[in-house]
This record gives sequence, C-alpha cells and structure tokens, in this order.
Amino acid sequence: MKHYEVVAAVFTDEQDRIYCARRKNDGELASKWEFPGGKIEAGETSEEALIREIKEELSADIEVLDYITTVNHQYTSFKLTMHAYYTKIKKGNLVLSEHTGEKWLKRKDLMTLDWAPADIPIVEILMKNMG
Ligand SMILES: Nc1nc2c([nH]c(=O)n2[C@H]2C[C@H](O)[C@@H](COP(=O)(O)OP(=O)(O)OP(=O)(O)O)O2)c(=O)[nH]1
Repeated sequence: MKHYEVVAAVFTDEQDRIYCARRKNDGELASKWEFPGGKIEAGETSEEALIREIKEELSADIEVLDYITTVNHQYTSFKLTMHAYYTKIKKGNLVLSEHTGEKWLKRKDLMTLDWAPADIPIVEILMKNMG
C-alpha cells in the first residue's frame, strides 16, 4: 500500500474566509474539495514543500504561519499523512492551474462542500476556531 506524506495550505482573507479548491474530475478523489498543497519530496521540510507546491499550483509566493494539525487517513488505494498549516500570500494572487474551482468560504459554511475525506478533521478544527 502506498503511503503519501502531504502538506496542505489554509489561506484566510481579511474577512477570515478560507480558501477551498476543487480537485480534477478523476481518481478516487474526483471533484472533491481540498486545501491546496501536495506531496513532500525527499529532503524537503514541510514548509519548503508547501512553498514549492503553492508556487507550482497557484503561482503565488507564500509564507507558512501556524501549524494546525496532522491527519492520518486510509483511502482505498493509499494511506495519507497530511500536515495542515495556516499560510499567507506574500506576493501575487492565487491563480488556478491544477484545480477546477475555488471558493473563499466563511468558517461556518465550510461543511457545505464535498470535502476529500481526509480533510474533515481539519475542517472541524477550522470551524471550532471561529472568532
Ligand atoms: N493537496 C492536498 N491533497 C489532499 C488533500 N486531501 C487529500 O486527501 N489529499 C490527497 C490527494 C492526493 O492523493 C494527495 C496529494 O498529493 P498531490 O496533490 O500531489 O496528488 P495528485 O494525486 O493530485 O497528484 P499527482 O501525484 O498525481 O501529480 O493527498 C488536501 O486537502 N490537499
């Protein structure tokens, strides 16, 4: 069984809305919503991986802020360990290239999306931390 170690970015805007991105329509997680990010490569720290992935996927330079949580999830065809961090855009806007949709949602509305199952514990934490 494959085991992926992944990092995920939680962006908030000035109204404390959270950035959500929809995956492509293929594979086990087709069209599910997620936090942007991806697999950590050999020799990278979580922070380096997150900065690289967001540059690749969304063409933005970011800063990694507070650690949120780590989720372990067993999918049908692979096992996932995912570390989530609050992040901030340093330069540029988020420009979609690999995702098929994006939304900025208030924390209380996060559960209206069809999330990748591994994201549910992160969404629950984000909803509990409502100011
Ligand atoms: N980036 C990200 N990946 C997530 C989340 N939730 C979740 O289950 N995943 C899964 C989907 C993928 O299997 C893996 C992330 O790796 P990835 O984004 O590099 O994977 P991928 O399958 O889209 O890309 P690839 O390896 O085929 O190029 O983690 C999430 O919130 N963000």
